[in-house]
Amino acid sequence: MVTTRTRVKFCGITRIVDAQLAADLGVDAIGLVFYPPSPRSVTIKQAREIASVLPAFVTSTALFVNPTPDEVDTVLATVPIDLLQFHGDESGEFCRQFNRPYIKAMAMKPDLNWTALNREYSDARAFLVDTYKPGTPGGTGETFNWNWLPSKQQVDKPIILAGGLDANNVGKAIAQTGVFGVDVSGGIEASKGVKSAEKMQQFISNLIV
Ligand SMILES: O=C(O)c1ccccc1NCC(=O)[C@H](O)[C@H](O)COP(=O)(O)O
Repeated sequence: MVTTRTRVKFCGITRIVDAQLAADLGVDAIGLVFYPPSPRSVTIKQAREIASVLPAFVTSTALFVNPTPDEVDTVLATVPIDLLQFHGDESGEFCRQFNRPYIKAMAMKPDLNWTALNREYSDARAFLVDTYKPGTPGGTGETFNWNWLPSKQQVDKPIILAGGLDANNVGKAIAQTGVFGVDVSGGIEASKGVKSAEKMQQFISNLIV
């Protein structure tokens, strides 16, 4: 039997030291938030410094919420980015114009039309499913009902589970849902925008229950 390891992304990294520890812990991807209203938002200079210390095989992800094409192009021209993450109402056409691999975040509701979403984002490398909270596009720190996740028949691309994960619930989340990957931000923080070394380590230790 082949067992696959659950992929892990630590999102909202704002410090080099946190990126280095994430890489040392074997995290697959880190997220750099380019959304100024967020306390986790980074400047281009910060992002370049953080992304530059990542070793091979750790994916640097640039996260946007309804950006202009110029904003994305500027980041791509100046920061070593492997993957784009669109966390707003961006269309498939918008997401694919940059000719970079991208993932699309979905604010989870029980009645999403996955047939239409598969069609719209046919070339997305994964769907990241996150908690729906009006006025807060991400980083809510709240879970949603994992029974709402689409089945493999509904979506045949990887699903990355986000929203309110932490060391206490990640093992259960993986065991219950069998998702391809998990994404965490607030659950590994000491304070908004500052990761906790202890919480990051504990999160990784608790991936398997
Ligand atoms: O983290 C933010 O502040 C943020 C703001 C706006 C859009 C997205 C944002 N984060 C996206 C992520 O990928 C988070 O990891 C995901 O929403 C889960 O966050 P959390 O519930 O805090 O683990």
